[in-house]
Amino acid sequence: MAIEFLKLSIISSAITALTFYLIGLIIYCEDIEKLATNNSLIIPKSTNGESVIPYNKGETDFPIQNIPFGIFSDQGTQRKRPCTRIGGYVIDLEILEQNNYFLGLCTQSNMFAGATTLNPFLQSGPNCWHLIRITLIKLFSPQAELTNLLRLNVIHNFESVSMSLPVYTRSFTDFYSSRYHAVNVGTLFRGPQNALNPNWEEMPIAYNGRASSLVVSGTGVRRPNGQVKGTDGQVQYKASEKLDFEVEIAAVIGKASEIGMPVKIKEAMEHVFGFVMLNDWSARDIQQWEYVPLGPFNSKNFATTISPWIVTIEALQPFMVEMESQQPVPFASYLKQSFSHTFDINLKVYLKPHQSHQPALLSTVNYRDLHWSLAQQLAHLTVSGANLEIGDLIGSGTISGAEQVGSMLEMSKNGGIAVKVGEDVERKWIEDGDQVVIKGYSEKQGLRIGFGECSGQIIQSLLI
Ligand SMILES: O=C(O)/C=C/C(=O)CC(=O)CC(=O)O
Ligand SMILES: [Ca+2]
Ligand SMILES: [Mg+2]
Repeated sequence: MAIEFLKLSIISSAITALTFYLIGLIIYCEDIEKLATNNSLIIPKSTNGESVIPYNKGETDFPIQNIPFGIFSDQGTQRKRPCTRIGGYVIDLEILEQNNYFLGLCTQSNMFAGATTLNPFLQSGPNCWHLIRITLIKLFSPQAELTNLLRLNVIHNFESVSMSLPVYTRSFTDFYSSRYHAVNVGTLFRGPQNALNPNWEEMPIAYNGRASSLVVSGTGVRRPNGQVKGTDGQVQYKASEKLDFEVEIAAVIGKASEIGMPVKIKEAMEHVFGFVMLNDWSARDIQQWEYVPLGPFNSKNFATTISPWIVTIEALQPFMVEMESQQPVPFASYLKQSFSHTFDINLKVYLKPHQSHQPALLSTVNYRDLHWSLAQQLAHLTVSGANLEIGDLIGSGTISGAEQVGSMLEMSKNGGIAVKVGEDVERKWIEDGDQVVIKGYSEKQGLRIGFGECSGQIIQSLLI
């Protein structure tokens, strides 16, 4: 009797448990559907076999091998926080951290929660950068289960978020390291005899830019006003009539150096976290009048646009290439390198004219064509004892090649000739309402690691 009763109660408990489980499952599934619909996030099943998140392999800039870092805010909370991206989806790193997905990986436990820039993450050091990247690659592997991540609201459609500056930058230095660009600009400004100053081949020349006017891709750029010397020799105060772009890559410093302690060339790359694209907007008429003797000032301090995603040095490893031997070999020992490498990064600049807004390709250049390496730039910047700080931006300088160039100044020969922009439009300089878009990517054997876009549209001057 007692045994019969025991059997019955076990069966009834099992049935109750099963019922609760099934009810729970139904609620749970509904919940996920609700969550997914609330976010209008319906993630199609992946077919690329590389990641649970779908994308077209070889077409997207953001395959799972990329894992770039940025700062986003969603429409709902509008709160800035760190993220990565796979295909067309942005992944919230704050929520992942708060739900212990990164537990024990880094010495710091709080790098993303409450952070409005990536500086605290960079502070955690190269070992941590690597482990976070590897963890994210595993988390979104083809075998991964998205259910929990959807419940946690970790994934957002890129189209539904806005991006901000990825780092807080106290120092922005811009180099002048493309021989093609320096010769072209020097010839246009000073004539062929004085194109390259004698110091150019001895050290990587640079100017210190204005960090406070760094803006993220998509921000409007107001046409600057300033002093200009006309062809009649008269100096005027007016809106720049020679507004230009410069196609560049900028290194993001991830490891600081000590003031008074130059960074050795061999160790220089250890200070670099990754790269963004950079457009060093330039007002050539203001530049030509102001730059002797102290270099660019108002002509380049009004806005500098950077792309929102920092592509890490680690993701760019497959695209590392040896630099051509440097001629002449620099005299200064601190600039000598036994092995010098750079990265094969294609950069394409498009103009969307205000008349049509149709993108027209103006030029294709490559980061590898620079004369001075990034390690040499950093060794030179710090040779005086100047220090590097986390978040500093080091612009490569305008990237021009033997055939194609990275500025309108060079394309139009300082406004001497009209440049074709698509079928029906011509430009000598950038007009109000024009949008300049730089796209960048490395590509090899079906693997494409890209940077996305670096764009800005010109707003009319306040003087008009
Ligand atoms: O004076 C010159 O020859 C030109 C200087 C620059 O344009 C400065 C600059 O931004 C360098 C660069 O982007 O390569
Ligand atoms: Ca520049
Ligand atoms: Mg600038």
